[in-house]
Amino acid sequence: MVRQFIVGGNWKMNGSRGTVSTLVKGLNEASLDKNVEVVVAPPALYINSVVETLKVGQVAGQNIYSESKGAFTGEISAEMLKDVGAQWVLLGHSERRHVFGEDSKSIAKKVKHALNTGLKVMYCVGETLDEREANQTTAVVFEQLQAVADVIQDWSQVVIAYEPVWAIGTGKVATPEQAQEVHHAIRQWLADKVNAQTAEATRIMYGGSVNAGNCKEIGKKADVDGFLVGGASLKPEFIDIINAQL
Ligand SMILES: O=C(CO)COP(=O)(O)O
Repeated sequence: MVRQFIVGGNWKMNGSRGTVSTLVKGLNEASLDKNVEVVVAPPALYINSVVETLKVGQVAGQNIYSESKGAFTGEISAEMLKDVGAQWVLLGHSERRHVFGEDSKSIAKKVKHALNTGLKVMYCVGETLDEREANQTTAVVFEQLQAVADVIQDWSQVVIAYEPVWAIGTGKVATPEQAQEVHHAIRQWLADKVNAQTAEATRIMYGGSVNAGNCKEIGKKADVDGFLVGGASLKPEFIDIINAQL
């Protein structure tokens, strides 16, 4: 089975109307690898304008709440993302887990709600440095995956993003071997806990200090099916990362 390579740009809480329009223009005018699926995740306020102007990719929200509507001040729903034309949502990002205290159970509830609403999900998992040094990497990642497996059966609209927390925004990228080792373990976990077909078909992206210089080597690994890019997705080098397979 050939898994289509996917590159996501998580813009986090960055940008303005001006920089967002510059980023979209840069992508629209670039020569991009046609075999790569491109998804950008702008801050919620800019999703609408990116949906209307981006011609070369799809758009993701960076978060949702797990209810459709109601008295949840400050939140946005999966239904609202769909309504403005987003097709994806990022869930379980380490900044949501660690800065905003989201736990796997509440995130899993969001995953289920997003899928039921018809959004595709980039589900982020990853260990902290302390957890890695304590040899807890797979235990942590498997717990994060199990929370989702407890509430969904169909993984066909889910992409997993392995983002070691120690590599996010630090410039300390995982080696291709470190990424491959965890990606392979995730695929094996899918085979054991879900089924062989899901393990074969599910794309696993790597995220954490990906840039134009390191993406080629990481992208060559057998179980690396894409990248989720933070800082570098705000720069012209995002185009080189999309084109890493050429
Ligand atoms: O968090 C990330 C993508 O979701 C990765 O961020 P950086 O690429 O800035 O390390």
